Formats: sequence, C-alpha cells, structure tokens
Amino acid sequence: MQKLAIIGGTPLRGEVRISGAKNAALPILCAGLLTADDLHLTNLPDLHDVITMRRLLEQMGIVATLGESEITLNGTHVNKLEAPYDMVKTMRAAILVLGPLVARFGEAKVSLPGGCAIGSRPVNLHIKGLEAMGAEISIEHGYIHAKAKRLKGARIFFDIVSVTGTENLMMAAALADGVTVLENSAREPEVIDLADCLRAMGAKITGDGTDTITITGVEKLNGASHRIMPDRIESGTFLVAAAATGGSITLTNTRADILETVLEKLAEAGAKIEVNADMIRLDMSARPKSVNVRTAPHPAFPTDMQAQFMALNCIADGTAMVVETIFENRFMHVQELRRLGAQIDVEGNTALVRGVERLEGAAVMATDLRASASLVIAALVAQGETVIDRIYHLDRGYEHIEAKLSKLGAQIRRIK
Ligand SMILES: CC(=O)N[C@H]1[C@@H](OP(=O)(O)OP(=O)(O)OC[C@H]2O[C@@H](n3ccc(=O)[nH]c3=O)[C@H](O)[C@@H]2O)O[C@H](CO)[C@@H](O)[C@@H]1O
Ligand SMILES: C=C(OP(=O)(O)O)C(=O)O
Repeated sequence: MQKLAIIGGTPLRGEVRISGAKNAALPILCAGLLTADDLHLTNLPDLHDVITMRRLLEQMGIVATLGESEITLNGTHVNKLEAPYDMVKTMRAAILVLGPLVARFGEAKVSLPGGCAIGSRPVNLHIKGLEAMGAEISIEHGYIHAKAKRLKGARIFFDIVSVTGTENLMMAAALADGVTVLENSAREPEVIDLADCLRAMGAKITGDGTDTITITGVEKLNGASHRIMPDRIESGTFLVAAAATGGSITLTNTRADILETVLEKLAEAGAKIEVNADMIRLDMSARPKSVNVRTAPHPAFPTDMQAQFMALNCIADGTAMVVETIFENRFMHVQELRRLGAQIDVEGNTALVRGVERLEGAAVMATDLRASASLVIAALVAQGETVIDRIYHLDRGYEHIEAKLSKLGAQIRRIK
C-alpha cells in the first residue's frame, strides 16, 4: 500500500493550477449515457474516481476516446445496463448511472452502495424520485432493479438536500415525458455545471442554482462539448495548506465565486486574499486565528472542507468549534490529528479544537478522502516527518497532489 512521507515546516509558495472538479466530472461523465452522439469533455481531472467511472461506462458499451485532460464518450452501443458491486463499492458516485440508464433504456440494475467511513449515505431519495416518475423499483440481492417504459415528469420534494440525488433525477427528467419539478434541490455549483452540460446536449432545464429546478423532458439528447468547472474543494485545500504553513500562493484555472464561504473563513483566520476572474492569491504572514465552522448545503460552508479547516484550527491561535451537520461520522481524522499533537474534544457532531503552537510528525492513517487532505495539511506544518498510510483515498480526488505540493516547496515523497 502506498504512503506519503512529508517533512513539515516549509511555507508553501508559488503558483498551482487547479484541476477540473471531481464532483462535476463524475455526474457529467454519466450524462454520456443519455445520448447516442459524442459528448466531448475538457478539463477532465486525472483521478482514480474518473478512471473507475470511465471503466464502468466502458463496461456498459460506451466508447471512450481519451486525450490530454479530455475525453470523448460515444453512447451508440450501450448494451449492458448494470453497475456491479465491485465498482460501486469503491466509488459511490456510480449510483449516478441509475437515472440516465432508466431514462434512455427503460431499465437499470445498480448495486446498492454500502455505508462508508463518513456515514451510512442511503440512496432512498434517488429511488423515491424515480418511483414518483413512474419507475418500478425492486431491491434484490443488494441490487436496485429499475424499469420504466418511459419516465413521466413529476413534482419531487427532497426532504434532505442531496447533491447526487438532485443530479440523478435531473438527468432522468431530461428524457422523461413532461415536466419535472425538483423542490428543495441541491444548489451546489456542480449541479449547475451538470445542468450547463445537459443544456448543451439539448435538455430544457431552468432554476439550477436555486432550490427549485424545472426540467421539461425532450425525446432525445444530442452530443455536445463541455468544459468541466474547476475543483472548488481542491482549490480550498491548497489555500488552507498555504494558510496553515504561513505561505503565499496563487491558484490559477479556478473560480472565487464558488468558494465564497471558504474565502471568508480564510480571511477571518487572518489571510490576505485577492481574486480576479480565474485566479485566487492568498498570503498569510502571521499565525492563523482559529475560526468556527458549521457545515451545511451550499451556499453554506461545505462538508468537504471541514477536515481541512480542522487541521488549520489545530495550529491556530485560539479555540474553534467545528460542527458537522451533513454526515454523521465525518470526524475520523480527529484521532489521527491527535497523534500529531492536536488537542481536539468531540461531542456528537461538534469538535472543540484548541490550537497548539506546534504539531509533531508521526505515523498516521488516512480514512477517507478529505480526512487524508487534513492529514497532509497537518503534516506540512508538523515538525519532523509524518508518514500517511492508505493514501489511495487521496488519489480518488486530488490530481498529482505530491507533484503540485512539491512545486510549492513542500518536502513530500510517495513511498511505493
Ligand atoms: C460525488 C459527489 O458529488 N459527492 C458529494 C455529494 O455526495 P452525495 O450526493 O452522496 O451526498 P448527499 O448530498 O446526497 O448527502 C447529504 C445528506 O443526505 C443524506 N441522504 C442522501 C441521499 C439519500 O437518498 N438519502 C439521504 O438520507 C446523506 O446521508 C447525507 O446525510 O455531496 C456531499 C455533500 O455535499 C459531498 O460531501 C460529496 O463530496
Ligand atoms: C465525500 C466525497 O466524495 P464521494 O461522494 O465521492 O465519496 C468528497 O469528495 O469529499
């Protein structure tokens, strides 16, 4: 199993190019199932999850032509309407093939995703929504079987805001008969990016970016070209890493408008931030001040940045309260951060982080994607060497992380 060895203490300095967003790329790749024509995607990140999704689509009969940070998908010969357990278990976003398959082919068999480190993560709202659109759904031997001659438009209310739930039903509704209204839908920028791609394919969608999305189904979608949006969580992770190390970095190929709450929190921590169209510059000259965070659906503070801010708070001046309201078990990094000397108390969904002057390197274990990112940040500030085990989690969502960090001056190497 691969590990990362990091010697902390060097402030990050320089420029880093942000990759395309994992959480936009995954649903948009699934949109390739909605058409027999070519879907050409650029700014595609080179991530394990993207490779897994491509393999899953290829196994269904999609022809994928790869280029440098780009891919063309052709869905003329899709013939296997199944997502097997082996693939869904490594990447929960595989559930996103369900809506497109039922919508275009009238049938799908998708493994139920299991729970994962951060929580139980059920998919009941995806299923309930498809049923409201007329799909017959049964669950047998751990698989969701869905059938529908043609899905029908429906009014669907999400009692919990779900990002992939909104995306799955938006794709299903794009080819349904009639109008679908998704209420209390997710407002995440990745939902808008998917809607932009679907519109380029001929879908009729309005209201994305608000909590009510209206989709008027069409008979058929066509091919299109779409550039995947920048990864706001990768952007936020590099900014927090720079702030924690007292560094000064410039992110390119990114967007500040999708990172507002994160930038506000970094400013509150004492960072000087400058932005323009596709660039964010951060400069941190003093010890960070601790900042409270409370996760909630967009546009509030993202759960995918909670662990990174926890790491920042570990070495900040003061005491911070970190509240996780989205996932019931997303504090797995706490125990590992404590191994580096962090002082954190957890009660229920609230962590109290007392900032310490310094952390010390130790052996730690990554438990999920963003927990891994928090360990990398803590390791970058800790004295001495930290070795992070199980970094396959990191490779799911961060493109060439050690190369990017090395370029910023970090002492980091992968142990194979
Ligand atoms: C590939 C992708 O985009 N992943 C993101 C997506 O995950 P994902 O879309 O899986 O997360 P959801 O938005 O669906 O989950 C939000 C909450 O709703 C609950 N829920 C969800 C669906 C459902 O049918 N029933 C139900 O109860 C979940 O358990 C969770 O407590 O949004 C999360 C919340 O911003 C992010 O952390 C993930 O990075
Ligand atoms: C939880 C995450 O991803 P996923 O939904 O793919 O597990 C994440 O990106 O932090």
